[in-house]
Amino acid sequence: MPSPRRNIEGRPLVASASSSSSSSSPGSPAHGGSSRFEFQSLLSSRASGGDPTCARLRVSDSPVHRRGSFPLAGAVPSQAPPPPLPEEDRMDLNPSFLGIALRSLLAIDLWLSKKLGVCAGESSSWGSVRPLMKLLEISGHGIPWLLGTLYCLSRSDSWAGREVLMNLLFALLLDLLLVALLKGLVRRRRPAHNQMDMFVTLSVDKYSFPSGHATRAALVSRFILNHLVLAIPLRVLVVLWAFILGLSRVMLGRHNVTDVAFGFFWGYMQYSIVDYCWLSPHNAPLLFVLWN
Ligand SMILES: CC(C)=CCC/C(C)=C/COP(=O)(O)O
Repeated sequence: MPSPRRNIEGRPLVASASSSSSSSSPGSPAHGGSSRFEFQSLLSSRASGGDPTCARLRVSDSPVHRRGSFPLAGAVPSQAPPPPLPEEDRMDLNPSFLGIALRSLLAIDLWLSKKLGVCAGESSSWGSVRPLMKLLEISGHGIPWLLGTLYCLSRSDSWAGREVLMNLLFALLLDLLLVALLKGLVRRRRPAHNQMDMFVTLSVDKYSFPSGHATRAALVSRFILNHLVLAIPLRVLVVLWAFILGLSRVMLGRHNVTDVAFGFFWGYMQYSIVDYCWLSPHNAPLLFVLWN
């Protein structure tokens, strides 16, 4: 004789099905053809203070949640629909709107990045432009910016100039640190079509989120626009440089679009940090004395 089916706590399921067991037939609920008893078992375990985790497992295991196993409405016309699930179980069973939106955004991101990666290799459709893109890459690299700033600092003979350059140096170092932290935290791989032939990289640069070039481009251009007196055409050129540098990261296949978009945002915000912590002979006198 087959042993009675038991719920997760070991109670015989037939106990909660007693009211309908006399009219059971193969395929009917009492024979396990539907999940009605499992819901009853779930509800009784809740009512008797059973472990809700066990109950949740029971719900997701039940045939109601397996495609095609829900009893046809016409087959059991007299039965009332099962009682609504408790709130937290409903949340478990339905994918969240945010999850779907994020997954869709990611899919669009990957698709668009692949489409835009037209200089990812010499044989790509815009492969002949690749050397120019790599030149742009160097224009936004950390090393030329750090060396250039240090050189200008060493040549600067005014306090005002030194103050600005000292803060630019601080901004560049802060950017390197925060981007390395973020890359190490997020660990998003570079696109599959990227060739890892970049000029001097750090170990975290095997990761792509966010784009270090994009953060630097946004940070430096905001810094320049705020602290250098430039004619309008030059100001436009600075913004264009930042934008084209960001675009070139995707065209080279180094990054996905979201890496660059977030990089621009992050670099822009980093300038606010630099501005807030602005170093001056008043709040960091030692730094300025030591440099002289
Ligand atoms: C070695 C130094 C000082 C900086 C590394 C600069 C670099 C290679 C950043 C990576 O940029 P992407 O994230 O845009 O590829």
